[in-house]
Amino acid sequence: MSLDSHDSTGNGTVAAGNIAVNDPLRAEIAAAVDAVRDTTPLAQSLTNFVTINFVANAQLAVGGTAAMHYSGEEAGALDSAGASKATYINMGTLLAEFRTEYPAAARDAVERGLPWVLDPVGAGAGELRGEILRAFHETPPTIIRCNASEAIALAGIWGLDGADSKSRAGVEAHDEIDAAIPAAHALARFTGGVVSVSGAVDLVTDGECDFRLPGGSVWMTKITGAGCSLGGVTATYACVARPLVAALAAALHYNRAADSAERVAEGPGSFQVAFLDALWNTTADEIAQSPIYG
Ligand SMILES: Nc1ncnc2c1ncn2[C@@H]1O[C@H](COP(=O)(O)OP(=O)(O)O)[C@@H](O)[C@H]1O
Ligand SMILES: Cc1ncsc1CCOP(=O)(O)O
Ligand SMILES: [Mg+2]
Repeated sequence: MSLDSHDSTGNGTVAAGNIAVNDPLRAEIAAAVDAVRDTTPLAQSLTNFVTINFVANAQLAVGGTAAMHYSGEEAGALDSAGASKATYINMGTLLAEFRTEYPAAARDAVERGLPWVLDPVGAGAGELRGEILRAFHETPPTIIRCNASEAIALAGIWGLDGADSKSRAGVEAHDEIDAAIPAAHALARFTGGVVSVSGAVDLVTDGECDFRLPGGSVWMTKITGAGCSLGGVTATYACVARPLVAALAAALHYNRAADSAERVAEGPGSFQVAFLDALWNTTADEIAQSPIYG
């Protein structure tokens, strides 16, 4: 079912060429998809109360394992036991104690050399959110998974280039990915990691190379947690692949699953169910042979 009669959204732009069918990056992406399904890795999550269940279900549906909590101490225990191979931190719903717990979880990951993924939901809104995001400047994430508004706001909070006065705080994207490119580059260069900016066309960048990923479904904007769960699944992939490959595999897996779900959905409820099924059923080859404009 199409949403066209209800909604109009930006399309983003796709430049440059689709990378070759036999590009080694595609083989790495397929290997990451297989590795998650073969090894069921655990990425621990400190994520918001609205979408915590959907994040866990999406991690399971791609083949990973889920464990949710809100404790720096628990993060250290899971890391030191070797149980969790990556950490996901999502800023959606904050409590006062997260002021110390979230930076502690990030610090533990960095000190142990484990990847961590940040979803700076609502960056730019509120003192507590700003304080915690500023603290992450000392222990930067391996991958930032965000929408365009959040990329621009986070660059501003960290005093990097690319901050833009057009940015508006909130949990939904208002800026197209093109407006967020300077911020995404600045964030990737500062962290030495990867930035994955979602939208109608997704952008994944390591600060040097940009990859644009078209496709997916506008129904993704009509269920809560599409972005949050993409962050969790990005962490799942970070358990088995280098950051660039993890971010690409997760975003492409999402786009192909959303394409499939849209073909059978009759509304947001059936779309969400079909999307989880499609995460499970989409093949490694379908994901790795997606359009990747780089
Ligand atoms: N207009 C759209 N068309 C197709 N896919 C979209 C669209 N908007 C977002 N998505 C997809 O939805 C997922 C979540 O992205 P987004 O909605 O930007 O995150 P957030 O909920 O954090 O703002 C991503 O997989 C993205 O590709
Ligand atoms: C609605 C809402 N409010 C606080 S967190 C949250 C979920 C945001 O989820 P997403 O960014 O994935 O749409
Ligand atoms: Mg979001």
